[in-house]
Amino acid sequence: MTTVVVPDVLLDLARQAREMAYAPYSRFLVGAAVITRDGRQFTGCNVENASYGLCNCAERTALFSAVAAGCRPGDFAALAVIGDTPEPISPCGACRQVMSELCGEDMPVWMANLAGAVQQATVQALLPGSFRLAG
Ligand SMILES: O=c1ccn([C@H]2C[C@H](O)[C@@H](CO)O2)c(=O)[nH]1
Ligand SMILES: [Zn+2]
Repeated sequence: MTTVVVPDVLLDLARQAREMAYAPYSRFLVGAAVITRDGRQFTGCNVENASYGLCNCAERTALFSAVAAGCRPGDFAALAVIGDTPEPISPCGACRQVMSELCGEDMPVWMANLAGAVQQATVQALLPGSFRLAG
């Protein structure tokens, strides 16, 4: 059984997750949601820390939550992320690298802003030439 991903549903989950962001330093709230090929959904928000380098993005929170629940590379169908940016939010390099390892290269990433602008790109398009260990 393969789930048909409705971006609106995934974006709504990301929008709700954004409300949970812990961002006392940047005050920039981000939400993300991932759905697996068999329909499981996981959400994430950014989690900041006074030691700024420890801040974790919403995208990685969602993906790591899925991994903690047993998901593995090949399981993911789509990811959505939303922030209050002028254009659809663009994931940082660290999140692109994590997506590259955990998600298929053709997996769609839906990027949105609160105003309703939405863009879609594949993982491969977001990070061509990602780092991989041999093999
Ligand atoms: O795609 C993005 C971009 C930024 N952030 C977070 C990191 C930090 O907490 C705050 C400002 O960069 O937003 C995300 O969660 N996802
Ligand atoms: Zn990031």
